[in-house]
Amino acid sequence: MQINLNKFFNIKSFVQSFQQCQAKLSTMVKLLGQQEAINIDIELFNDYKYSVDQLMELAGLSCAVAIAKCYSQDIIANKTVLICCGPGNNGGDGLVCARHLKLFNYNPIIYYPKQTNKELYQNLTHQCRSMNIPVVQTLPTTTDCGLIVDALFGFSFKPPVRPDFLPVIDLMKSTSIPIASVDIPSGWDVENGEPEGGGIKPDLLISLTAPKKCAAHFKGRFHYLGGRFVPPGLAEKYQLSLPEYPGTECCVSL
Ligand SMILES: NC(=O)C1=CN([C@@H]2O[C@H](COP(=O)(O)OP(=O)(O)OC[C@H]3O[C@@H](n4cnc5c(N)ncnc54)[C@H](O)[C@@H]3O)[C@@H](O)[C@H]2O)[C@@H](O)CC1
Ligand SMILES: [K+]
Repeated sequence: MQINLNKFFNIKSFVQSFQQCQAKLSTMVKLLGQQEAINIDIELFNDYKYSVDQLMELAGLSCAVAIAKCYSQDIIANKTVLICCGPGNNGGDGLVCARHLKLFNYNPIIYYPKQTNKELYQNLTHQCRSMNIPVVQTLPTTTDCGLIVDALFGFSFKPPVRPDFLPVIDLMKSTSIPIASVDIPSGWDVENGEPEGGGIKPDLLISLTAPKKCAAHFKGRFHYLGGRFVPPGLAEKYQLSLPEYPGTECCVSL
């Protein structure tokens, strides 16, 4: 029987690349559904006894570091970074991120239209104000803005966007200023991605804890994972297959 060596080697290389693909797929980080993200949230607080403050501080810091890696000082130059904070913990991440960006010598300004009187948010806002970071409730002009940080809504978002947030969402949809979205591009369905008619198009997505299903629809240049606080037992339970964070880094490029 005459063996066609060409065919044999073609099949061999096909099988090898298929196996490499399989290996890659099996190690690909898991994309969480909305309920899974909520359940992990609950376990972190109830079973692992983390406080919101702890996780928010680590999440906000990882966002600031990922932003600094993607938009260095010379790119942003002396332009402002507009941080849009929503009413929930995603907004809290934004407040923490603003504080760290200030310490990294960026020029943040916080747009925080619906401030809550919960002590945590009051304290986070006070910390920013006491570092001379402006906290405003009317949408500022973006003439000298070099980057917009979208910390409006995270994994608890339920479409459609309520009227009082439409102006800032419309601004983000129409601007040419790069957008960095914290955890979820605001206004997107947490699982299915952009809303009908199109949504904001972030340049950078910082997924926290683990990426959500909507990340499969993300087309921006940079995707980072932050929130390096998941206990191995929890990662195992939810089969998160998180990537290795390099060294002591608090975020990792996906
Ligand atoms: N659980 C975790 O593992 C962590 C969660 N963190 C952050 O917490 C976020 C989740 O926070 P929350 O559960 O507080 O929820 P979100 O911050 O995602 O949003 C909830 C807030 O948005 C409002 N909202 C929801 N749908 C809206 C709509 N259509 N129009 C206008 N307002 C709307 C809600 O009334 C609520 O006030 C995550 O995405 C992440 O950014 C991080 O702080 C730390 C780690
Ligand atoms: K967001």
